Amino acid sequence: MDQNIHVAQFYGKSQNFTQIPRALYTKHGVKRGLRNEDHTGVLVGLTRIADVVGYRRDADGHKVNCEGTLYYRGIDISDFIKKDIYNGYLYEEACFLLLFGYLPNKKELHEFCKNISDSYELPDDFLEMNLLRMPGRNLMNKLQHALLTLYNYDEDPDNTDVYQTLLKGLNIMGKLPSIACYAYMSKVHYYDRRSLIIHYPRKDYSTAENILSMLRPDSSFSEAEAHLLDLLLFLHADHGGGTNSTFTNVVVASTDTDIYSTMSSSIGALKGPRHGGANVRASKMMEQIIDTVGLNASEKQLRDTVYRILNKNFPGTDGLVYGFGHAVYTISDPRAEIMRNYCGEVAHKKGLDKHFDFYQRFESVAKDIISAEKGMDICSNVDYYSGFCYHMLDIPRDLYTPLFVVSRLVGWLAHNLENKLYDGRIMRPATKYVGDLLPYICREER
Ligand SMILES: CC(=O)SCCNC(=O)CCNC(=O)[C@H](O)C(C)(C)COP(=O)(O)OP(=O)(O)OC[C@H]1O[C@@H](n2cnc3c(N)ncnc32)[C@H](O)[C@@H]1OP(=O)(O)O
Ligand SMILES: O=C([O-])CC(=O)C(=O)O
Repeated sequence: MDQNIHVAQFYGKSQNFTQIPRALYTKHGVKRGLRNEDHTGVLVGLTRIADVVGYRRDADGHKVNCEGTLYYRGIDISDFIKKDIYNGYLYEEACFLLLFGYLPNKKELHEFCKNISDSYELPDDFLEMNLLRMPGRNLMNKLQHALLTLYNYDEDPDNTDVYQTLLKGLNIMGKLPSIACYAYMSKVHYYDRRSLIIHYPRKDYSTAENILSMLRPDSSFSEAEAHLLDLLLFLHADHGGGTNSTFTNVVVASTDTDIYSTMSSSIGALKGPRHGGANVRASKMMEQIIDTVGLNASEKQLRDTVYRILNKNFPGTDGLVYGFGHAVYTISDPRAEIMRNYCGEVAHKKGLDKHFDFYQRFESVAKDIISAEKGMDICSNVDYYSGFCYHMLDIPRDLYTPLFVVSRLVGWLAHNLENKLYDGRIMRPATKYVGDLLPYICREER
């Protein structure tokens, strides 16, 4: 007999006692998902770190959808993307800006990068004890585990002073890329019986260069590849204080717990397929679609596929078209726009023109259909093209969301510090009790 049969019965019966009718949320003015009626987010904080713009307000206060813009400390991210002046270390430059609020001069950027690269090295035995001896099936969970373990290597781990948090955060930033790459190597060595490859990080390499060098068997990569990965890390670095994993960070940090617990909570949030985990779902979905309809699919086939996904009638899908939709962006997500613009050139070099073309055609059809079906503007988001870019860089799917962590850790840190400095209260909203008040009945009388 199924050992959970009784739990199933209790669960079935419980619905009579636990149900909360949807109308009560409206009655009590509860903002489900911390969202207003017009889908905009409830204001939960102030920030000077990043601004995510997907709509404006007209003179009457009505929401007017617009092309998306993302600002890091007031600077439009697309202003950073000038191919002719690319000098590497774009991601590190953004990290400096997000953390300290101003653009570094050359010397400051150099010192900052040195500070991070001085932390590349993992503590003695960390690799052997925590990654090679304990491979994990899911790298996001493994990252959480590794971060929580780093606590034990810190002599003063519970010190939550703002400056100490900054130093601890920079130390974690330096170590995370190798932890992610080694966790992957350990996983495929143990579970897939592949050869174990461990390359040490090089201090003269940027974060992007090191990731490519640690992942490639011969450590080699081209400048164009490093540039693309640097750009991807840059684009994922922050997204304001409202995004789920950053809000999680701020909520957890507001209890004054240690930074290792805080960052690990954010990783748990980012893993979810409606958030950062969407990059894996989108990539699998696109693979399945291409396998089913082929790269030369007609527009009708693409349309039918989108409807099948929405109707939960397409293998491996659950009604959501992953890589589409956003809580703030409406007409476009600027990161998806930038990625699309960069993809073409690299796709051409890699012989993936037809795949890129398919992604663009599917994007256009999906965007139109979902928007029409849901009666609102729905665009592709950052997770739509990122998997395609990682694929072009031969980065395995297992690492797509972990690389989001590597990049976003700086955003989590910046918001964590900002809230410690300027808000500082424990986050403690309220819920309204809508059940009955009942007497306690002795067991013998039930
Ligand atoms: C890094 C990031 O986190 S970017 C987001 C990554 N996530 C994804 O790509 C997953 C797919 N997308 C989604 O699940 C959503 O669009 C989210 C979670 C990103 C945003 O959610 P919300 O802002 O709550 O969406 P919202 O409530 O405004 O959506 C309105 C309607 O459109 C639907 N919808 C939104 N996006 C999609 C989608 N991609 N596919 C199908 N339906 C969608 C919602 O289910 C909802 O339908 P309903 O009214 O029938 O219940
Ligand atoms: O802002 C959001 O809700 C999700 C997102 O795009 C991000 O975190 O990058």
